[in-house]
Amino acid sequence: MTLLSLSETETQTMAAAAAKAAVVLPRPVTFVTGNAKKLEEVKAIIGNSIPFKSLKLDLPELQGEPEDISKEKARLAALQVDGPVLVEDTCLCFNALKGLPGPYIKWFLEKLGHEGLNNLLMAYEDKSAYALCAFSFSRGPGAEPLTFLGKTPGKIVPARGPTDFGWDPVFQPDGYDQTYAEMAKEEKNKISHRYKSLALVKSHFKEAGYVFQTDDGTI
Ligand SMILES: O=c1nc[nH]c2c1ncn2[C@H]1C[C@H](O)[C@@H](COP(=O)(O)OP(=O)(O)OP(=O)(O)O)O1
Ligand SMILES: [Mg+2]
Repeated sequence: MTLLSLSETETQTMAAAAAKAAVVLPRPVTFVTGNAKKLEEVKAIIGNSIPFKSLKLDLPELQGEPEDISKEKARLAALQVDGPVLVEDTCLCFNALKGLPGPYIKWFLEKLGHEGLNNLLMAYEDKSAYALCAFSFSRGPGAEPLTFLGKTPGKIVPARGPTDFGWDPVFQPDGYDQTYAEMAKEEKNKISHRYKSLALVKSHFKEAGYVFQTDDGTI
């Protein structure tokens, strides 16, 4: 038997190689979001490092902790897509309000606007806040999603800059004189909550060595 004649080191090397063997997934990864601006940033940040396509779908969102909301979105998305998916949930957390609005920022922003978000902090001296992005990756229906958190600290200020992306005009990251909205896109994408979360996603993909079959079955 060939195997018996292998040295211990050789056997260990083979075991390590097997453990590192590429995981073949049945489809390309799909990034599911209903938000075109998110997609724009994700495309710019990921570049060619992870091959993905996108699907515009506004998934229902559970209430609770950001990580759990993100994981549940990934479970639902994997069922809908019937393949590997990436999703993300973004929170804006005010420290004086113990992390609220957090995952509910979408509805607070929609109802109260930028001025209303500032007014929420009127009674507090502490205007500090953080942007939190929770990406989740599921390998497919039934697979437990993995979650990657990225956080950027800053403060809430009266709106400045273009108003084309959510709460960007009222969030000024620490160490900058500009709000997210005033910064050049490339600048925001170097320091943002989304960038930090995606950096972890990218390293996970690198380490896992996933290989995705294309829709016609080739790798
Ligand atoms: O970098 C950002 N800069 C400014 N505003 C942002 C950012 N990222 C998300 N946002 C807004 C969109 C939504 O009002 C809320 C997050 O809610 P969130 O559920 O994660 O986003 P969404 O419903 O628009 O898209 P999705 O279909 O991926 O859930 O904060
Ligand atoms: Mg949403």
